[in-house]
Amino acid sequence: MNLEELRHRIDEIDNQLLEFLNQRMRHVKEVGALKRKTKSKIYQPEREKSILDRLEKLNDGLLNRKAIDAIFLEIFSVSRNFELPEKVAYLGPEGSFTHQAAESRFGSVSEHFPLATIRSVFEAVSTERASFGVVPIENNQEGVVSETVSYLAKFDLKIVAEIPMPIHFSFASYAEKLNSIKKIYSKDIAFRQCTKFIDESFGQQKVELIPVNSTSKAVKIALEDEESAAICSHIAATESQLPILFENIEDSKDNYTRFVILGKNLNIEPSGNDKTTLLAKPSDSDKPGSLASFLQDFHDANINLTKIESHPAKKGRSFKYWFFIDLDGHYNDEHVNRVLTKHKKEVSLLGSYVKLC
Ligand SMILES: C=C(O[C@@H]1C=C(C(=O)O)C=C[C@H]1O)C(=O)O
Repeated sequence: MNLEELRHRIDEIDNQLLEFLNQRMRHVKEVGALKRKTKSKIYQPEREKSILDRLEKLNDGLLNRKAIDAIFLEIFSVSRNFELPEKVAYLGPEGSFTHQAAESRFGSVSEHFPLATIRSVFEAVSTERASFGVVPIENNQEGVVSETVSYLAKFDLKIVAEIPMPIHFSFASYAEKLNSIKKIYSKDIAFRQCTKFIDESFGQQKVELIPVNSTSKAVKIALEDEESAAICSHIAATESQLPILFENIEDSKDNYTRFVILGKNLNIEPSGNDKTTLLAKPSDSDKPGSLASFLQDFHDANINLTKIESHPAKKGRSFKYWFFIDLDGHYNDEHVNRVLTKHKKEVSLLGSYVKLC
């Protein structure tokens, strides 16, 4: 086939796709109407995950899982916006990794808005200014984001989903040659995580590393000055049209941040592969063995605890600690429910959601 014939075929397929997508949206609208009647929630990540898993199994063409996810997550996002326009608050600024995480899950049709602090994202969801909020909860190189854990303890919000995201840094600049770059702007943490690239590219050359509050700010400065560059997220550089000279310049390819989606409701159905997050305040925590006996109940019920971290309770002058716990399973699973019910005075359930990492 020549180019014209191939493009003709593609056009015909696109016409069919459009018709199918419109058909899908008509059903989605009906689902939306049913949900309004039964007051059930619009975003059902466990249903979306099961669609993606089914399509991956069914697939025998060129698309891989990543491509299927990219296309269908966008379709789900358009669908949800047909049911009810979605507003998503995220820890900004625009172009931050949290922004990238939010868009990766909610698609580009949802309305995303940046907020300056983790606390304000919690407030936006609590006051229903946003239907969902996205905040970072831990980085596998730097540990837990303790501010997020503190607000999970304070606000009555739930974790409805998690987004594990590899953190890649891009090197972006208008400079035509590396040796014309005199200044590099970024966050300290990004400089720390890209030392190999900086040493190898600028070892011989005098270049100033200037820390700023966010990698998006770094991009703004680099846009104004051709002798400077920014180390930033891919989304920050592309949204500002600052040319990316190098991608994935981080030292460790295993640098992951886990983000969580906050919502008001707990009612996420079990998917068969779930994680539950809890804050535990074992009573008599000063007595020897009280934590051990609390944990023993999970062991006896054959529940796998995948994380336990102590976290200051921040109550009065005491040095009391709470425990931030992740476990395999859903709160509706019989064996999990039994232990949680036994300890219901000591445990706040922060959510059960599809396990992705
Ligand atoms: C249409 C629905 O609502 C949302 C959209 C989905 C979709 O587009 O397939 C799937 C789950 C929900 O997040 C549904 O619940 O079936």
